[in-house]
Amino acid sequence: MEDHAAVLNTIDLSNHDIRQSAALLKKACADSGFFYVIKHGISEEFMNEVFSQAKKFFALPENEKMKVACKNSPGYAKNLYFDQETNQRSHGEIFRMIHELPGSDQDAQKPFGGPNPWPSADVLPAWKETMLKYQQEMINLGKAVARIIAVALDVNEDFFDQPNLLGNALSYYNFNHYVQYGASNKYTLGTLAHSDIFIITILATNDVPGLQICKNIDANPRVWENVLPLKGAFVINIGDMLQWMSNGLFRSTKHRVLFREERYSLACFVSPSLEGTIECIPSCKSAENPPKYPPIKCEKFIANVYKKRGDDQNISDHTKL
Ligand SMILES: O=C(O)CCC(=O)C(=O)O
Ligand SMILES: [Fe+2]
Repeated sequence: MEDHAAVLNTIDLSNHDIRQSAALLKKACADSGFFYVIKHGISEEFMNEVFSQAKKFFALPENEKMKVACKNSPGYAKNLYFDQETNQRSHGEIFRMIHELPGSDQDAQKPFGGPNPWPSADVLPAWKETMLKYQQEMINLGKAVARIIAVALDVNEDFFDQPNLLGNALSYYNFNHYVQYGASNKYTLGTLAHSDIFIITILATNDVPGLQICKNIDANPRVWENVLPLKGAFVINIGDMLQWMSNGLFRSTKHRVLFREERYSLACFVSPSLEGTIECIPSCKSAENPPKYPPIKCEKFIANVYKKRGDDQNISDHTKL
């Protein structure tokens, strides 16, 4: 692993001076698209419980995990990604979840509404309750960060709270367990280089390094910088949708995970409602700076990405658009 650590701004969510936070966030998003958030109100005790549940799940016998297996989403899968460029398969296993709406919700049967294949309560009694609570915490945190983003982009603080944006936010989760399978092959990839699709990603890890970002993917050679874990903080990164909406001002930066030692991470992808339109925010365009990307329905935006990745053949009914 290269030794260079990325220097990232830290946003203190308990700071009442939102303009100060917005200035820090704006600089971070224009530079690397990655920053830390601290004092977010989610307790260390609860995060320990979330990771303890994850460890219990991944430690289950193979046949138990295979009961909730899904080649795509949601559910369990292993060694999921194959990199054509380097001929490498990623090392690890993953459990993917959708933000589950109550069965009575009119959108519960729609794509990204749920339900998830939950591990059996006999085997992991606290799993579902912990994960549903985590989903709620993430939506709240995502909306709090979106208020600072709105100020940074010179629109009203509640801009993203519109019903077609995060007012009816969706969220989607990757629980990653990076672990070596087969012959020892040091420094291989845990997650291939990619950008995230949605508005923001909120990442929690078990304090083991591995995540790297590349600010200029076209550079030769590419420079990968380590995003080091910061105790008690979440790492937040900008997704493709916000790059689109901010007219390229905020960057959806390519990142990857190097596999060095066993590691757990939990990524939450915060998305607008499928009905929403991903379009240039009014304050991000002018006569000199016209929109670089056309308006597109959120649903179509996601479908296009899946199609480009070749995932559309394999997406399960739950996330099929
Ligand atoms: O494990 C990590 O640090 C990052 C995972 C990630 O990038 C993802 O799940 O999209
Ligand atoms: Fe990612």
